[in-house]
Amino acid sequence: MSNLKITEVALRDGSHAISHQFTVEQVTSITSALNEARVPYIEVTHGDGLGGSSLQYGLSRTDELKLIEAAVGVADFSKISVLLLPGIGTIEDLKVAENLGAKMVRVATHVTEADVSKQHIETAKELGMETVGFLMMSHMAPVEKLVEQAKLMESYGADVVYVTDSAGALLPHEVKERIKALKQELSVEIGFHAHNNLSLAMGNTLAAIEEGATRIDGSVRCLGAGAGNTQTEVLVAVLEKMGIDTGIDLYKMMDLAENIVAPILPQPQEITKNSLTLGFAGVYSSFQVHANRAAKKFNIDSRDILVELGKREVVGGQEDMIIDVAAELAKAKSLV
Ligand SMILES: C[C@H](O)CC(=O)C(=O)O
Ligand SMILES: [Mn+2]
Repeated sequence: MSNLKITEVALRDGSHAISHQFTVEQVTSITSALNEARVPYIEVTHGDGLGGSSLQYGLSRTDELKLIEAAVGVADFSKISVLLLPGIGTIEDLKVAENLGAKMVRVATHVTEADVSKQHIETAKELGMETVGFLMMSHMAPVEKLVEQAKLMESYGADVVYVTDSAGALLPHEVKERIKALKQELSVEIGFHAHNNLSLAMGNTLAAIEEGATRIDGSVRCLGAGAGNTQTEVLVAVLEKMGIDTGIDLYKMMDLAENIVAPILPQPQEITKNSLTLGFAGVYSSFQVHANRAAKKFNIDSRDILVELGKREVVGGQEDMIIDVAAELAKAKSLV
């Protein structure tokens, strides 16, 4: 088997796509199937990580701790991972998740704000968890800045640092230069998390692997924010054709995608005009659902909202700006 390890993120990133409506039954059946298919890591949390259920980010239908507990209960092979954004989730939330059986945490910050992850990474290491630094919106920083921030996470004790293409805005050569620089400058494993808004998730993922990334995210049936992530079952097939053994059972992944995940999607995970605009304008993928709602409310084109958010370089945590921008655009429209 190769040293490449896949983390399945549909039960966390996909939470954005279904407005955080996962049920215990869905999480149990999807986790069981992923475990059967021998996926090494499965991430389960609200889309915005521990503590994300709120008016700002979207209320969960089911308490995420119940979902984590359910996943842990049926995963005897796969390790359950949680996402933690300092400022949204707390160290206390992390301790509770670890106590429920979460074995890995990914501590996520904006690409220029790694310093806020220090306490969280250090605590996760003290708890004995595998700990990942997750640098979101990686397209927004030049390579040197990304390296500097990744080094901070490494110095706090992270076992892995991820280039996270939250907006699905990176082009293959940009992924390559980022992964290459991190491989040169850091000693820990490097990971890559893609979004398919520009139809580049698979290409970018392969580019990352070519440059030495060994931790890769995927979402089954593309169940992730925006147009979703690198489609896990397709990635497993492509890697198998390349002679890279992930240890994951391809047919079991295909069956899970077709029989369990597809039926719960509100609509197929496609590149729509909105998700394409996310990648084009460099906007956080989870903003799509919020921008759609705001567009309906103010009777304007959601693409205009997304493009304006991109111009203003709005980042995760500034979801309230979506309504502000929509209101401003609607006012401007009424004045012409
Ligand atoms: C909180 C975000 O949804 C994390 C993520 O998956 C990304 O930035 O992409
Ligand atoms: Mn994501």
